[in-house]
Amino acid sequence: MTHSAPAPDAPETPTTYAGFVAIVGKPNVGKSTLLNAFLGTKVAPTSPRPQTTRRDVRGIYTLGERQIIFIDTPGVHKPKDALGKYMNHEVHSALADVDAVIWVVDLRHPPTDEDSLVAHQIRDLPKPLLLVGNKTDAAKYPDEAMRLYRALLEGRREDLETSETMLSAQNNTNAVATLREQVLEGLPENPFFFPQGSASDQTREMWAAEIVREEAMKKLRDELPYAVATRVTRWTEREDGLQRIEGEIVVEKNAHKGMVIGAGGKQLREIGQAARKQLEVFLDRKVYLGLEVIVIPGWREDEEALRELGYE
Ligand SMILES: Nc1nc2c(ncn2[C@@H]2O[C@H](COP(=O)(O)OP(=O)(O)OP(=O)(O)O)[C@@H](O)[C@H]2O)c(=O)[nH]1
Repeated sequence: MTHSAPAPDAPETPTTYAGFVAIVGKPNVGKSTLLNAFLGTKVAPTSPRPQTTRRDVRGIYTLGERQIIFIDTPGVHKPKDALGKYMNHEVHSALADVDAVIWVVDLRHPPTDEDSLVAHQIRDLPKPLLLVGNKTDAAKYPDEAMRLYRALLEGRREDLETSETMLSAQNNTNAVATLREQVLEGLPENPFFFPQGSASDQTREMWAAEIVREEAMKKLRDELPYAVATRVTRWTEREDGLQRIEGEIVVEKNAHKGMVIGAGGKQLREIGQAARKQLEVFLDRKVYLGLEVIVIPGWREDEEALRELGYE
């Protein structure tokens, strides 16, 4: 038997560290804002409306030998329909496989039942847990609120790693960077899961459709934002760089169609313009965005339609 010694000048493979970190919390606390702040770019939709995030979005941050895959989850809430159930399931499955959990709470208000629901899901997980008190910029009694949120974790085993911080995901770049640093330090030894340059695991079509949905959710009133889905059906690139994107806004009822389009098409035009502006900023290219409103009756309760719209 012969032994071949490694060539003396073979380059040493550096040790890498990588892991998955779930960002959880009830709707509207600022999870997607925090994810975008961690990455310094926009991968997840945000809006003043609760339940903007519907599927798990992965945001990838790589620095030197370390890679974090953040999983932004839909807000945990009491589900009203099949879409709601799907959203809660997304949270549950995200938690099963992660290396650490970031729990975001809104310090402007004391905890509600929905926060207790989240706390209940994560309290006994044998993984490092970071409690992030968000929106300090707008909170009147941040310390008191933080104490109440902390109390929801009472009973968590002492030997499990738990830490906390208060910040504003929207305005506090330094605090966000410090938190990211802390997550980087805690990563387990692993090969990278994604190529170094990638920021997200979404296709560009999914990403653009989410931006259209974000703008639609901001503009529409009452229950309508929740009855809307979006998808990109065609994306072509012209030789001069113009991105031609065609998409659909899907509603549940004929009556909703007119409400999305608005008088003389005004509302649809505004949604399209706002989405196009965002797309142009993030793509750094000129964008043509064509939107059509279509009806898929009762899509939120229709498993097949949900799958077709990418909620699977
Ligand atoms: N004042 C203030 N507002 C914030 C801060 N972070 C987020 N927000 C706002 O809170 C709202 C909700 O933010 P999102 O990031 O969409 O919240 P989310 O938790 O991902 O929401 P869901 O998708 O419903 O789960 C938006 O209007 C944000 O601009 C903050 O630090 N300060």
